[in-house]
Amino acid sequence: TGSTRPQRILRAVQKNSTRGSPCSVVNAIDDYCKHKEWAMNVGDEKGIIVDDVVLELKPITVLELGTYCAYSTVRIANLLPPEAKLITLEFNAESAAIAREIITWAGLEEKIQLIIGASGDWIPRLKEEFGIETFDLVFLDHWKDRYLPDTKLLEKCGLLKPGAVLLADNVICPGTPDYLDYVRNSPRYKSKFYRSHLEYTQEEDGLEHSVFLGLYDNPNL
Ligand SMILES: Cc1cc(-c2n[nH]c(CCNC(=O)c3cc(-c4ccc(F)cc4)cc(O)c3O)n2)ccn1
Ligand SMILES: [Mg+2]
Repeated sequence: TGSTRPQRILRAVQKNSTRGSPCSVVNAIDDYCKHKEWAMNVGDEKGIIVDDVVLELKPITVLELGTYCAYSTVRIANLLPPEAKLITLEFNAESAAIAREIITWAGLEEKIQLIIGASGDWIPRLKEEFGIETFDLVFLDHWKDRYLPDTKLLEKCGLLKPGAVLLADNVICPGTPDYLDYVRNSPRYKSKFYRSHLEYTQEEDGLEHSVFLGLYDNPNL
């Protein structure tokens, strides 16, 4: 039985990056996925936009939905202030195992909490089980049909405070039309689109940056 794509990515990281250097881990994954085999990391082009959002916002609590091989997990955690924490949810246990190895190799295990499971099951438990008040930044990069229901769930669970940022990958490809419609037309969000390309390709894609303004239209939520 051959190796899996995540296993090949881990091998490329261990071969072509320096332990404890998040930048070299990110570069090793990008090189592998550009020249050897495509993988669903946010990638270098959209990654620069993610970097800018993180550096501007300086979030203390970050939620990432969709870890995969921890490319964006490492990229974001590396830019966080010292006391900041990042919680990342991965559905697939095999990917999660590889992600955990890459997070450790990068030396970021203190900043990152990796949870294996479904967003819909875990979002309602985050306050209770991880002592989270609210998230300053949510990076949506999981199943594309879960972006909208999980955003509504985050609102319902009181996990967003005014000023919190939702940064959503793949809003064009594969696409999240119902989510885009919601954040662009709801009075609860100030939304803007960052045009880019699907990782390692010329296909159109982009990130949607949405600032939560509060539930003032429905205070009893
Ligand atoms: C329900 C739940 C789910 C999760 C969860 N864990 N891991 C993920 C990964 C999801 N990501 C993607 O599917 C994805 C796909 C493409 C793509 C694929 C094929 C193409 F042809 C073109 C583009 C590109 C991307 O950039 C992506 O991010 N979800 C975690 C928790 N709870
Ligand atoms: Mg993505």
